[in-house]
Amino acid sequence: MKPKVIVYNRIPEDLMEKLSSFCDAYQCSPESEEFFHHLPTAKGMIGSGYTIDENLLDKAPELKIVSNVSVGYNNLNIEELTKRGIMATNTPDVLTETTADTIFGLLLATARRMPELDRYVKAGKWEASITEELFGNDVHHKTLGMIGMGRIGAAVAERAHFGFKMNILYHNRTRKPSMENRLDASYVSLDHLLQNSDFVCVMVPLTPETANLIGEREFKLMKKSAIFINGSRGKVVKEEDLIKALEDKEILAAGLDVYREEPIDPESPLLRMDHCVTLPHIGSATAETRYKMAELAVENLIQGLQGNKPPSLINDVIV
Ligand SMILES: NC(=O)C1=CN([C@@H]2O[C@H](COP(=O)(O)OP(=O)(O)OC[C@H]3O[C@@H](n4cnc5c(N)ncnc54)[C@H](O)[C@@H]3O)[C@@H](O)[C@H]2O)C=CC1
Ligand SMILES: O=C(O)C(=O)CO
Repeated sequence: MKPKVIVYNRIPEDLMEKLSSFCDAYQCSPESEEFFHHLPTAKGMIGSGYTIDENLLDKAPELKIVSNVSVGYNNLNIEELTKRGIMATNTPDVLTETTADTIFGLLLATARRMPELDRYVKAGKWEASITEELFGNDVHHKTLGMIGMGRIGAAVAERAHFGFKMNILYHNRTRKPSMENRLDASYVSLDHLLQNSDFVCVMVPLTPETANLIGEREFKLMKKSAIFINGSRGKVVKEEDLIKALEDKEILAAGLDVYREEPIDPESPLLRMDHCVTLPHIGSATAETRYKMAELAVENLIQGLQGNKPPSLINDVIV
């Protein structure tokens, strides 16, 4: 008998077919009755974003593997999965370059006020050459402070160094001598980075250590001309403090791809600020990259269900 798998986000048709040749795959949303009907007998789950916690796992006693279609896995309770002998996998690497493109694009758009000026043109306000009050800020030759010099952080820093001749400061759990050599990057304390960067970019995973990492104290340490970019997870930043820092002009502007609650509350003050560029969590959202993520997630799931080590296993569990 083929193992039962719950597919709780849409995956491309051909990958669904591949999955179906190994498993009995049921596409159903976590809000549906069908999802909870299949949960007690499911051996595998594949999807993204949905919280897999103790409560859900209690309803899935047969589960062997959870295949997350994202690199970030803060939605998974890894400790609980490991305790129960359930494999957890994610999709690193295949989205690194695309996400770095998005985050560097967000940085440029924020510095050069592109969304605001796009609205200005479309509103028919462009009647003469724009003047000082609408000027942006240079990016080239400025200092980028990267918090989290992992795969994506490094790819953003590469764009900054090679493409824009930026000076790179970074703060990370461990030093990265290769980045220091290749990008002439300097490893500094968090406070030094905050005080000396023109652009502060956050690319750490959301963990108990990084939750609320950036708040009032950190915004106050930044330059008044600093541009803050968050491409990691919303909960790394105290959003109320970010709103206050933007309102009080503690920093110049922010570019955000992620929020504490997603989708963001339409009433959020961030949505009324021209000096805050807001994207709908699109770091990896190109057709090619989303396909590669789904492909890797399917491969992880199939390998795990066949008793092999999945290519991107997160926890130390093999069944
Ligand atoms: N906006 C989007 O659409 C996307 C967001 N992401 C987010 O980006 C995160 C990073 O992804 P990758 O670069 O692939 O992960 P990675 O694991 O390669 O890099 C994370 C880096 O953060 C560092 N780090 C962890 N805790 C830290 C701490 N407390 N202080 C300083 N540094 C710390 C690690 O040492 C590592 O170098 C993901 O976990 C995810 O949350 C990832 C992809 C797309
Ligand atoms: O992969 C991730 O962690 C994302 O945020 C979406 O690609």
